[in-house]
Amino acid sequence: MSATKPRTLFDKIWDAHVVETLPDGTSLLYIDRHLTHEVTSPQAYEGLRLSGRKVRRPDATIAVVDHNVPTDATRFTGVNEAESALQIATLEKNVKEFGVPYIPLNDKRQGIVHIIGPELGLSLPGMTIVCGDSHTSTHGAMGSLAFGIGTSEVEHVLATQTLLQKPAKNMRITVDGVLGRGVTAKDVMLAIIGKIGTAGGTGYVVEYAGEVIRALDMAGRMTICNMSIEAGARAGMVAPDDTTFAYVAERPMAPKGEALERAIEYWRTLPSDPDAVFDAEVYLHADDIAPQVTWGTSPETVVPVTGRVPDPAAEPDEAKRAQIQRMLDYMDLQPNTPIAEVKIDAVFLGSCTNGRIEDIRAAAAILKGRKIAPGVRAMAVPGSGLVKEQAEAEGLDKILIEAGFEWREAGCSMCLGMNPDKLKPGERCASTSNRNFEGRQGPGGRTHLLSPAMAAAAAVTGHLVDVREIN
Ligand SMILES: CC(C)[C@H](C(=O)O)[C@@H](O)C(=O)O
Ligand code: SF4
Repeated sequence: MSATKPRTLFDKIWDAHVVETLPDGTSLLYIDRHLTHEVTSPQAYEGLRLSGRKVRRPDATIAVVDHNVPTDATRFTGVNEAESALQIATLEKNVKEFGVPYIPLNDKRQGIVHIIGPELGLSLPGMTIVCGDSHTSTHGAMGSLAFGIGTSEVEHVLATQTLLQKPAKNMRITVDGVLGRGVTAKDVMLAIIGKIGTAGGTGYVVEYAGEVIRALDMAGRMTICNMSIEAGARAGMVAPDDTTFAYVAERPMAPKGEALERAIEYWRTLPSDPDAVFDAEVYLHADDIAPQVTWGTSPETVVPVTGRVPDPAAEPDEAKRAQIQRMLDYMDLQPNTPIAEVKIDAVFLGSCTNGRIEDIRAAAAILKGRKIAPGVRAMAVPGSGLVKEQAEAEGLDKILIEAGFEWREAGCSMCLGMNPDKLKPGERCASTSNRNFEGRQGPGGRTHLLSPAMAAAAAVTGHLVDVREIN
């Protein structure tokens, strides 16, 4: 590749990390940061053990427990569920044996791996970042190349600090304009997935650009990049800018002083060259984006909250018609029902999509001085112990508890049914998480994806509702 060819942000980070490229374009990439959790690491460590290998760069690796952990006090007194307890104990044994830095359950820095990476300053612009978890795309908001890997790849990275990767194509999704009142990053991303579909990003690394993305804070950018995988993309990223650098400057484990200045100088060279060519371009305008809600069991089944449940009869394609019908049956929804008439049983505020302090503030702004509707159970789960501490310092926990929410310890919680926080069969939940597959939040549970403000509004009214009518 000639040095003068205009390059994208993705191209630049890729080029800077290639160790070697094979004739078919597959490259061995150097990995700067390896984040690990209890679910996808046990076999990787076992593999190292069997082959007598060590972890190549423990200093570039971090381990944390998040998926299995209880979010109530039992985490401090002894985890009850045998399977969860075993997974936690296994990770603890492995990190000890291999000398990998570990954030234990009783450490206030513990939390969802995708929340704590940026929060602690482990995820930085220009880095290659991997984790055995699909939502690793979140870290691309820092202006890094971050993607999920499988367990055998986790072993490869632990052993060599490198990874074999096939080249990806470049897609740019531009969102221009100014977001309307009550419209958030989550709504933008749901609208994007609604437009391009869950396979729309397949084979691409997506760069999010435009006035709306530039105006977003880091939390909003993380929400967007987090769900890139729900659009099928390999990774999502946002070019680093002054918003990014101001965020990094406050992170405990990020470079400081002169080292930071030097790093910023380099990071300023990373944004895509103005004449870089993308293999695909998608445009959205803020004026066309209302608060969004999903109605089905795929993140692309999304409508504006002002809309209605779709009617399968209006779908000419037979296979698609059957699919819509199946989703409506699972979700127990009637065609053409206004979205705002759908009653809910539960609310989940949390996850790596929307478990940051900004998300809790957005929910608290709606919940202040209000009570959740009778019969609704609502749970707020901070993404990390530090988020929890900050929320409590701001008195947000009190607002939520007074409104009727449960205020829990950090973890993945009800985002997926891998720990005690689950929906009961048939329960309908307004959830700030990222996946609404059948049984995702517990067997038979029904999930409607939406923003934190929309979730709070649903909690107080007892049904899905346009947050713009509440505040
Ligand atoms: C358990 C883990 C491997 C999984 C993922 O890869 O995303 C989980 O985090 C999820 O959100 O479904
Ligand atoms: S919060 Fe949900 S999406 Fe995020 S890592 Fe945990 S389980 Fe996966």
